[in-house]
Amino acid sequence: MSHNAFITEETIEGDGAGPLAGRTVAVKDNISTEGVRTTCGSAMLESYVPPYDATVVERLKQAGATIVGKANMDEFGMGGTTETSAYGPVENPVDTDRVPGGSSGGSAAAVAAGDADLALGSDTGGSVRNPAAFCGVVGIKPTYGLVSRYGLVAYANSLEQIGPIARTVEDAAALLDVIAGPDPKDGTTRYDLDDDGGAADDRGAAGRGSPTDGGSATHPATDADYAAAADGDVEGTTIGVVTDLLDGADDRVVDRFEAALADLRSQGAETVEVSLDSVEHAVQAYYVIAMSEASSNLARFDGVRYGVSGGYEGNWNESFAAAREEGFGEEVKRRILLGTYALSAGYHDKYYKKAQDARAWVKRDFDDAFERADVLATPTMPVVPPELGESLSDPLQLYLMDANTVPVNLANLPAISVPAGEADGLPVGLQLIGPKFGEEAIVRAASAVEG
Ligand SMILES: NC(=O)C[C@H](N)C(=O)O
Repeated sequence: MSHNAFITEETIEGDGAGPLAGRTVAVKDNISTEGVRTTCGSAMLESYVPPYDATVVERLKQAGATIVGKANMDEFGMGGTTETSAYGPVENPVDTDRVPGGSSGGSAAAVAAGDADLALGSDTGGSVRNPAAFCGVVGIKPTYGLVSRYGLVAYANSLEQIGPIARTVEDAAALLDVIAGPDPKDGTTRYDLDDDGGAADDRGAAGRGSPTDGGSATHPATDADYAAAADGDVEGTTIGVVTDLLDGADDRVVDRFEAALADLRSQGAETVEVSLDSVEHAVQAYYVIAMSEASSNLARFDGVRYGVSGGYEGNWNESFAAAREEGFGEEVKRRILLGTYALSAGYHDKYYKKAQDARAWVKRDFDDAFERADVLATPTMPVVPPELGESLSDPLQLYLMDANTVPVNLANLPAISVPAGEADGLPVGLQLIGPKFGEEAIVRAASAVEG
């Protein structure tokens, strides 16, 4: 094991037979594993051992996979380079002087280095796709509600999904086949959600892959076969090129992106230009919403219910403050403070409500774009992987790196990052975005990029 990709290297054996028998999986350290330490990359949870498995972990075990360790990550998922981990930064296996991306940097690095066949990450604003792009592997952010989050330590619930990372599109899709499907323990998976967030009435039969009875018969994963969709057939597919997200990107990245599109056209796809006016507000809206949700979620780490103890001197406020001062890193503290501010009386309308309005606009823009295209394309990241240590001093610069990935989370859509060659020896990722529950379409198009 190398590159500091793992926080804990304990092996968890699966049930033997099954679609993932003989395959090794790295699991991001914010996904609960019964009896195996789950730190979220934080000193706060250094000795936390969950008493239960996340549903995705149960499904991995049932599918016969062997979990080879808990993967390093930005603390609580907050970062894009895996340098905010309390357990030290991860090196990019392609160039060990560079970051692997984040926040699921350990997951992507483990797969890129061959330390695991497959990995699970979580993607709140790009955390699966960003490290997949930077490490030259494949990552999928599923549609909100496709995959159970039971046992995922929450950062920003309205945005995040657990997603697969692998060296090929077919492998990533096969892992999605195993983890997707309704889960009675996660209400957000038990539906065909209508646009207002209401649940469908039909909650009868057990869904495919569900470890327990229950779940919606109409859940989109029930009839899907994501691995079979990796057939490379893009003939007749209309790909919308999101022109707004090319301005400001590194020229070398844009070159690789355009070469990948030309290749797709040569295979029978058509490309059209689409413009999403709202995306220039997406990073701001994402960070207001993500930090607001984080400030509420992370309130539970107070040294009493969870986390390092703040001692028993003074009143309970002082004790909580001492625990949080000691247990959280700088980036996490920054986000709790900003999120609390954005939600506070007098500022709520100015920041949080405005961000929600921008989010609704982003959703509408995507709806319009999918009237004209089957899938949308952008570079996954506007830049090549920075050098280790280069980005930490400037959080705003780091947030701007998420420009192409966060709109997808704001709109709760699926997207995949697939390798699209290299710029000066560094991996470049192509992002393909699908309509809600359009995972098969993006898997199909991405498999054509692999050639
Ligand atoms: N968690 C993520 O998806 C990464 C994003 N850069 C964030 O810090 O929120």
